[in-house]
Amino acid sequence: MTLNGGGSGAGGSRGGGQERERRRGSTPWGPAPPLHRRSMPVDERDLQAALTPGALTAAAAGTGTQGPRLDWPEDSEDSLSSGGSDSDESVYKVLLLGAPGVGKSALARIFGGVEDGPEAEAAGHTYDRSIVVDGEEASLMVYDIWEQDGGRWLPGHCMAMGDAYVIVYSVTDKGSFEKASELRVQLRRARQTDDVPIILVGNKSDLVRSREVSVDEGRACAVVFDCKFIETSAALHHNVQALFEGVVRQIRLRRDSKEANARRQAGTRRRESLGKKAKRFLGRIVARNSRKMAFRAKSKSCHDLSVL
Ligand SMILES: Nc1nc2c(ncn2[C@@H]2O[C@H](COP(=O)(O)OP(=O)(O)OP(=O)(O)O)[C@@H](O)[C@H]2O)c(=O)[nH]1
Repeated sequence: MTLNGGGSGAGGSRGGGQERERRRGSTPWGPAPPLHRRSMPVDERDLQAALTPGALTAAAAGTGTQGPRLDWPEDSEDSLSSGGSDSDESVYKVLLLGAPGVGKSALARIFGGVEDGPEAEAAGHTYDRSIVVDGEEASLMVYDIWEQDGGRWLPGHCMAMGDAYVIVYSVTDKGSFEKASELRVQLRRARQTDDVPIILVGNKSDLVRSREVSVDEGRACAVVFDCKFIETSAALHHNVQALFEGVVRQIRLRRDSKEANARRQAGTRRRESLGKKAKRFLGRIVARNSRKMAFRAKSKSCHDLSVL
């Protein structure tokens, strides 16, 4: 659970006290800000609460479980533009999935601002934090509960409760990369009708010499499985901020396009002439024919977490 001193693969040793002393990498997010985590460790009540529609929204609205907003560090463009106090009150639930030892907890803890040590042990598996992205505040609840506590958390529950999913593999472990594809398939089955954002994360990019999965393989996988892609190093805190900001952007983009579609459909239903209907039909045929082009465009954009 702690950041190792390098050289360990995805299945690397997990969380001894000595390793904690050897935590590597700088902490460019600055000193850990005051945390406002929800009740931890996670227990059955937390999961039930998460599965109850609106429960987390209520929490965000000030039932005492959510603390003050945390900004990104000084040098972050977004924290500088953090004038936005017109915040969205909803809390986005983000699930971390992936094979054991790939660095899910390490990423979650960086997000939560939890330092290694006794605090990390006590922190449990959920982290909530408000961040300012593109001048607008967003509250995220990050769940690091996948196959935790002896598999007590049923995969079905995990797959049902997220507003976004971060599927992590280790670039030093091909097996974890294959597992990530499996998880993507499972997720697609579980959320067939939902357009939930999924971000494929190749973690441990600092372990250059023991790399087993190339950037191109990661990107190709993301294109095939229709998700976004980023490589991170929890050890170096590299791209972790970009990852969680990207999660927020992906959620917002879908929310906005859903709203725009609903508005368009409402307007279209009222006014659509026969001619327009025909045009729409032809448009669909053209779209089908240009799948190849779309595939190419996607492979260009899958690493850009600020576009759909
Ligand atoms: N070098 C390096 N080590 C990392 C990185 N991220 C995590 N680790 C190490 O990998 C090991 C596993 O990390 P965890 O965060 O516990 O992985 P996990 O996916 O939460 O594992 P489970 O709790 O078993 O599911 C620990 O020794 C971490 O220190 C990274 O980016 N680079």
